[in-house]
Amino acid sequence: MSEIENGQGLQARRAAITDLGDALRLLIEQATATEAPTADLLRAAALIRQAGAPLGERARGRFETASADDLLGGVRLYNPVTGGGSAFAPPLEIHRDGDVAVGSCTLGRAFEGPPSFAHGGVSAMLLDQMLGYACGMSGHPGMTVQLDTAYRQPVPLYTPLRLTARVAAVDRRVITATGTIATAEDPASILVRATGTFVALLPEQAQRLFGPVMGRGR
Ligand SMILES: CCCCCCCCCCCCCCCC(=O)SCCNC(=O)CCNC(=O)[C@H](O)C(C)(C)COP(=O)(O)OP(=O)(O)OC[C@H]1O[C@@H](n2cnc3c(N)ncnc32)[C@H](O)[C@@H]1OP(=O)(O)O
Repeated sequence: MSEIENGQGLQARRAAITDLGDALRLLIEQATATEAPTADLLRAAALIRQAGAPLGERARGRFETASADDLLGGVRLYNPVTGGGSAFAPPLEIHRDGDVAVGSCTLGRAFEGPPSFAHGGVSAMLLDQMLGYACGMSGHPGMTVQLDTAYRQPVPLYTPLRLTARVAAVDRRVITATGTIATAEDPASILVRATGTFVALLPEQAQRLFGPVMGRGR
C-alpha cells in the first residue's frame, strides 16, 4: 500500500518534499557563493553524493508524474520556477490580484549572469511562468509559442522582486499576455517587459503531447 494513500500521508510527503527543496536551495546558494578551502569542496562533494544515493534508488520514469503532485489540480512540486521541491526554483510565488497575476521572489547567486545581476534567460523563465499563470487564471490556459523580452535594466540579485502578468487579448485559440519584472521597492521602474503568445491545445494535440503522461494515473 502506498504511503500516501490517505490525505495525512500526502500532506506529510508534500511537506517533506518542500523541506528537501529548501535544503537543496540552501546548498546550491552555499555551493555557488563559497570560497571555502578546496579540501572542504571535495569533502562536501563526497558527503552530498552519499546523502543523495538513497533518493536515486526509487526514481520516476519520464512519463510518471510525482506521487505527491496533482496535475489536474495544479500541484507541481517540482516545477522549476514555482515548485517548493525543486532545487532549481527560486521559488517564485504567484497570487491573483483581480485580473493581474502578481509574483514575488529573490534571486540568489546561482541565477547570476552579469556580475551581481540575474541571467537574462532566468528573467525570461520567470516571465514565461508568470504569463502562463495569467492565461490559466483567466480561464485560457495554453502553451507558450512565442516569448519576446525587452531588457531595460539589469535585474539585481539578493533583492526582493515584484512580477506582474495579465492577459491582453484572446483570439480564438491564441492568447496574448504581457508581464513585467521590477524590484519590490520600486515597482514603477520596469526592469524587464515581456509579451507572450500562448496557444490553447486542440484535443488531438493534447493527446499527442501528454497522452503517455495522462494515461499513467494521477
Ligand atoms: C487561480 C489560479 C489558477 C491558475 C492556474 C494556472 C497555473 C498554470 C501555470 C502554468 C504556467 C506554465 C508556463 C510555462 C508554459 C510553457 O513553458 S509551455 C512549454 C514551451 N512551449 C512549447 O513547448 C510549445 C511547443 N509548440 C507546440 O507544441 C505547438 O506549437 C503547439 C502549441 C502544439 C501548437 O501547434 P501549432 O501547429 O504550432 O499551432 P496550430 O495549432 O496549427 O495553430 C494554432 C494557432 O496558433 C498560432 N500560432 C502558432 N505559433 C504562433 C506564434 N509563434 N506566434 C503567433 N501565433 C502562433 C497559429 O497561427 C494558429 O492561429 P489561428 O490560425 O488559430 O488563429
